[in-house]
Amino acid sequence: MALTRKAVISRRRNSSVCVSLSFTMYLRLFSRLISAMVGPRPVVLSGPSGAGKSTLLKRLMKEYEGVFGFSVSHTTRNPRPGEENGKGLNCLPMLLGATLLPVADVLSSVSSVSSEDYHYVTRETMQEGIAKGDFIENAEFSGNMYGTSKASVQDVQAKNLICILDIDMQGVKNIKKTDLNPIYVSIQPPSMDILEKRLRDRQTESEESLQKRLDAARTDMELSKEPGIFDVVIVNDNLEEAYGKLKDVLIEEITKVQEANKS
Ligand SMILES: Nc1ncnc2c1ncn2[C@@H]1O[C@H](COP(=O)(O)OP(=O)(O)OP(=O)(O)O)[C@@H](O)[C@H]1O
Ligand SMILES: Nc1nc2c(ncn2[C@@H]2O[C@H](COP(=O)(O)O)[C@@H](O)[C@H]2O)c(=O)[nH]1
Repeated sequence: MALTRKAVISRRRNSSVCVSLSFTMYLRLFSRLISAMVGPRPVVLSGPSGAGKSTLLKRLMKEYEGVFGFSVSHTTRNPRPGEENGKGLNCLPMLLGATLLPVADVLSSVSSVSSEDYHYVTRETMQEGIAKGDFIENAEFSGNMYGTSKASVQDVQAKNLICILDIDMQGVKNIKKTDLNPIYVSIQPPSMDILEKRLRDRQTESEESLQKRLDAARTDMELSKEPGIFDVVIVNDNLEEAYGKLKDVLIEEITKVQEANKS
């Protein structure tokens, strides 16, 4: 049966709607496929020791479970109370099991314990690994060696999570020479005085280590002002505000992972 003019136009419209709909769907599918293949961009979190990187990171990983993965570094420094080899936060039983610690001390230790423990190794082991090319970057910080192994980043990326690297300024410079393409975030303290107070209150450093960290912090604070090193510099004065800013910077990558997790 011959179609009326109206019916022909309506069919054409419908088919063009179908074409544009399916084109949008294909585009969406394609971009999902690409981002699943490429994976989310890693995040480099840097800044002086005591600026609040771990504090912010813990909140982020708690709020966005299944979105972030921490690149567990290697270090030659000794574990702090509660830190475990290559494991996350697991300090409470050990601290409570320790003898005669007043409750206040236990609580303050818990809040200061890092959730991002290391692989604790000797200098020899670390040097061997570096010589074998196992590390993406490594640095000497406050009298100890630190390094990001290729395996630690690959482990996280294999799970399609946002890989977080908590590294010092030397590490940042070395990562810039690689093809990792992370988002570079610097967490800065409001002032040297406040940084010193935070580090002292944390009770994790000897006087010697504290002074070394403060020296490194001065250089770090200066360098963070240089344009082009970091995508964003966040001053961690008010914790809520700093956390809000950090989330704003990462929300695009967070959404990507959440979308990928849904499909
Ligand atoms: N906005 C803030 N206001 C007050 N205290 C804070 C704030 N942010 C972090 N702190 C405290 O400062 C101390 C240092 O923070 P944190 O351990 O997170 O620093 P960091 O940058 O991870 O240090 P490091 O590089 O040595 O691991 C901690 O005791 C933490 O509770
Ligand atoms: N270049 C690297 N720096 C690292 C790495 N892991 C940690 N760090 C930085 O070291 C200091 C001190 O850490 P702490 O745990 O002893 O307080 C801090 O600034 C970290 O960002 C690493 O693999 N490479």
